[in-house]
Amino acid sequence: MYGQIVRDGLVNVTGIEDLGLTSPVLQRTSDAFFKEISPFLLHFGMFVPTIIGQCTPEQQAKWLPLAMDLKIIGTYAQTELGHGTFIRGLETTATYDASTEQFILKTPKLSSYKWWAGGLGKTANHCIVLAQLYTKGVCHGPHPFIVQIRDTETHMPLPGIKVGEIGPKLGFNTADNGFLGFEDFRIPRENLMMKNAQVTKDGTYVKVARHGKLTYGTMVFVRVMLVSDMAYCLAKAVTIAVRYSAVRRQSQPKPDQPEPQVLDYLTQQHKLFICISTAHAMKLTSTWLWNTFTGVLADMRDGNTDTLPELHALSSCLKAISTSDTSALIEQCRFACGGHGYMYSSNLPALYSFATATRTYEGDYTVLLLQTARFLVKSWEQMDEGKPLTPTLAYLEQSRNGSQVSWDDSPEGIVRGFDAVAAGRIGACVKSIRKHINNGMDYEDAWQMTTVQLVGAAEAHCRAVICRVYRDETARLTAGCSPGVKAVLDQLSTLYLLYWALERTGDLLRFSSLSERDIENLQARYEALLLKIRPNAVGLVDAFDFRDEVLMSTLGSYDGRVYERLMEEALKTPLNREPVSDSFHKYIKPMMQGKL
Ligand SMILES: CCCCC/C=C\C/C=C\C/C=C\C/C=C\C/C=C\C=C\C(=O)SCCNC(=O)CCNC(=O)[C@H](O)C(C)(C)COP(=O)(O)OP(=O)(O)OC[C@H]1O[C@@H](n2cnc3c(N)ncnc32)[C@H](O)[C@@H]1OP(=O)(O)O
Ligand SMILES: Cc1cc2nc3c(=O)[nH]c(=O)nc-3n(C[C@H](O)[C@H](O)[C@H](O)COP(=O)(O)OP(=O)(O)OC[C@H]3O[C@@H](n4cnc5c(N)ncnc54)[C@H](O)[C@@H]3O)c2cc1C
Repeated sequence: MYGQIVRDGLVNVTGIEDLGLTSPVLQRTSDAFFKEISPFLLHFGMFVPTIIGQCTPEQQAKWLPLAMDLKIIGTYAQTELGHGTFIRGLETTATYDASTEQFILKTPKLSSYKWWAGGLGKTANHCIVLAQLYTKGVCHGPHPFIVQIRDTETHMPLPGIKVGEIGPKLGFNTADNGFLGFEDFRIPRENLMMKNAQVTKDGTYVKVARHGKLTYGTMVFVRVMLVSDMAYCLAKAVTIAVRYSAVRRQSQPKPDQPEPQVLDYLTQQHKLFICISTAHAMKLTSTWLWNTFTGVLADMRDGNTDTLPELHALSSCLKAISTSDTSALIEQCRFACGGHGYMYSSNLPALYSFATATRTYEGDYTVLLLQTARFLVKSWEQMDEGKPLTPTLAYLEQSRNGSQVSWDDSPEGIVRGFDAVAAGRIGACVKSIRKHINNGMDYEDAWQMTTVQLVGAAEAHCRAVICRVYRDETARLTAGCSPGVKAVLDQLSTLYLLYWALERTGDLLRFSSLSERDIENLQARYEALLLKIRPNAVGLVDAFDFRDEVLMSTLGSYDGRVYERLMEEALKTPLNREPVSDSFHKYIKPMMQGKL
């Protein structure tokens, strides 16, 4: 299995090398080689980006050609057995020895072992290691080091290195996630990635970057990328589910009528059409986020880090919500396919196992929403002090006078309704924190007592951002479309707004003038819209344009030969090589004969 995956991975990455890492075609079709993950994903997904983001130009000149020419294979080892979220709590140490101009890497105890890095188990021979940097007896916090862990000729672990695979997981089982421990392992001073902080030969620590969190830059980059990855992943799942639902016929709602396509059931449309809309919403939002990200990078190149906090807040909540929505909606696609959706050959289980992992790695859902909440509360307090708000929080102004937003069920009105919900929920958090403080709590405890509400407020803010971006970008992009295309894309964006308005009626009742009659109208409009979208449903997923080799699904192939493909895959199962398994003779027959 591992050998096959590495072989496929090399075919894939040499394609990337030929056409360039940024080639979306190859980045996307890499999953035509794997049902799960390439063991080289971390090399390109984090090792290379970290060299670019955390190394000086001189260090890049040394390491980047080696990495891009695949002369070294890397990964990103930050998480430890004992710490993943709390990076400041990482236990691996890198202590500078001025007498030899080296850092000594140590794994003080079991919980300090690096754990999880993709490709670390058996593939990588180098890795980025996040370790607590000590020099002259002072700890300067976690810093990135580039470390060779295996001999590039023999691939044997170097002396002082303990490395291996962490074992089977829910998914990602072709990523050979590994563990790594150091026993007084020495690396040259120059292996500290010195773009944001340096250690001179005599051991003096020099802080370069103005912002203390630039070390975390790779995580921001990957979080931004993951939003786009989720749109892609969900688009594949809904392509499979809609095509299968067009082939599958089941039940007889009317006597003497043929069994209908299950896609004709309103409940099936309710399960699946929001998946089509969400894939579009996340794709458009990811492009908007990428443009925001590149703008902040440009600011930072000019020495201005003022826009970084908003980017961190946006990338945190959008990564959390896109991965959470995608995991839930891919499972919904699986549910919509009945028993055959549970077949590994449908590819829905693998898509789900990938998406649900993404809700955890690169920052746990709850933790990242709390990061966003931290920014939201700070922004509210700045608004109270009369300071300007950042662009994505402009809607807070409307809440300043505390008046309730009047409900308007036009698309723009619904977007304003979500702004009001976000503003109201942030305001409620601020009120809760202040109440706890007035009752004698310190700020940290008051914050902790409000965290359930803070997670909700961050989700509401993120939903408001997605709704606004989806609607605005759809309007912008369809301006030049034919009326027919514009009508269908407007239907999808309106469906997204109506779906979430119905999901959040409690919040809308609390923070807008929404009435029960308004809710009835929303429900009626939503159901009518499902019927309008039905004729275009298959065309809409065909428009995602996935080749069968990329979908790798018995249920979702373009030719619709579902039952034939299911049987073809079944017959390939090793258990079907012989009519009678030898377990019959070893165990079942003796048992039947009372001989066990
Ligand atoms: C083979 C073919 C493939 C080709 C592929 C090519 C390209 C593909 C590219 C990408 C593909 C996508 C995916 C593939 C890659 C990876 C997936 C697989 C592996 C996964 C890897 C990992 O999981 S790596 C480990 C990730 N770990 C985390 O995310 C840890 C999460 N924890 C944290 O971020 C922080 O610890 C914390 C922020 C949650 C809390 O830390 P703490 O010190 O307590 O911070 P505070 O809360 O006190 O905040 C301090 C201030 O710092 C600000 N801040 C925090 N983080 C950031 C940040 N990242 N950026 C900027 N600012 C930050 C925070 O706001 C506070 O500021 P204030 O004090 O001003 O409020
Ligand atoms: C498939 C996969 C691949 C991975 N690949 C890599 C890799 O290549 N490199 C790497 O370095 N790491 C990798 N990771 C590790 C990943 O980054 C961590 O698992 C992730 O950051 C979460 O940290 P944790 O596992 O320590 O969970 P924890 O942080 O321990 O979370 C456990 C629970 O505690 C809660 N919690 C934690 N902190 C707080 C808080 N402050 N407030 C409220 N609740 C809190 C969480 O919400 C969660 O419910 C990978 C993980 C997975 C699943």
